[in-house]
Amino acid sequence: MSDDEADADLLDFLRQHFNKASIAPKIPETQVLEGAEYVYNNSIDVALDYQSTKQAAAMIYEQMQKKEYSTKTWSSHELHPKAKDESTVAFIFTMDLLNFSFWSELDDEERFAVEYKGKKWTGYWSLVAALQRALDEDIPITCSDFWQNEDECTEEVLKHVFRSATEEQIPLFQERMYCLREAGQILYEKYQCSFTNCITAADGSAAALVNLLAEDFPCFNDVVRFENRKSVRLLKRAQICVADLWAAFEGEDYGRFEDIDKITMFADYRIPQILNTLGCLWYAPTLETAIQHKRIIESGHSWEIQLRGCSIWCVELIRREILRNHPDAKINAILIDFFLYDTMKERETAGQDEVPHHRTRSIWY
Ligand SMILES: Nc1nc2c(c(CN[C@H]3C=C[C@H](O)[C@@H]3O)cn2[C@@H]2O[C@H](COP(=O)(O)O)[C@@H](O)[C@H]2O)c(=O)[nH]1
Repeated sequence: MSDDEADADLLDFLRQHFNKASIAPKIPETQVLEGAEYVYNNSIDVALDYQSTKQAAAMIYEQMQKKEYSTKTWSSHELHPKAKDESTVAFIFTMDLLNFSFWSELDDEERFAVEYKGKKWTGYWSLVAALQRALDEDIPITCSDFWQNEDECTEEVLKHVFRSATEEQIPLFQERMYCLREAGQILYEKYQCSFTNCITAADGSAAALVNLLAEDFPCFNDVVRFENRKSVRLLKRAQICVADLWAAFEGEDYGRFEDIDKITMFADYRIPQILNTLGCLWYAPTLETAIQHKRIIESGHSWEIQLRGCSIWCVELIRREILRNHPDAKINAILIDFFLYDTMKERETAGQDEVPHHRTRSIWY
């Protein structure tokens, strides 16, 4: 074959190949893991310890097996909805619209708490309890039409929904009210007033649903600028919303996603805390001191982004280590994350939360 004929063959192949590429269906990606790896590779105040991460992976796998950790664990929590229907879809969307920033400067007796079913619930569980209590009182708190109706859904009604059993009110009340109003307006304008239509639009892709939440609902668009160099998508509440659907519906119906394993750990303030306790995450002395002294770290500060990005990357390494040793394990970053969160809460209840979590006040987590 002459050089010209070879060139013609190559051109023909490339033309065919690129044409195919241009019509190939776009596979949705969230870019969260890429962003987390970038932050990890450029962090100077937060580092991972590989030995502890490997040991943590072994402990986590062994404990998750022992506790038979699975999607079923989600519904087993006393306050989580059990019905496998649209009411649970609406509940999860409402919950994850507001699933942020419950930490308090006050001690357990004085911090914001919701009284429900004879118990005082704090933290994340205070939110779930407040929503369940409102539904018991026939307040349609999970209905987006209600959020938009400022005659019915008044500030007073919402203050009643989130009323506290202590002197302290729910943090960021105004921001939470705004999240509901804004999401109600967007659901009305684009999704015929129902979050189930967002799930349908994502067409079975977890990544597509995460991207849809981030692109259409500003309060889910958890994106940071790392050291003025790179925009990093962390998307904590968008991801946990998809993960809660997947867990609540045990991977079926409204929780069926072909690419659920693309969801990463949810970059909040609890998982960095437990990873630090396990020796996986290490802090520079100045950051260590700031956290130990419970100093506020501003939203968007490099320390905060390093804590969040390195935690996502650390859980990814734990996931890879578990699957390297147990290729058939039914485990992903979601279940590891859920396990770590629940473990942190158990340690806190047992008074073992010696290392404080970092304190950033924002609507992102
Ligand atoms: N990474 C991660 N963050 C999580 C959760 C959960 C609850 N998930 C439930 C569902 C299945 C699991 O089994 C859990 O039972 C809440 N959070 C976040 O923590 C913070 C609240 O902390 P505290 O104030 O101490 O309650 C706040 O940012 C909240 O958004 C999780 O699972 N993973």
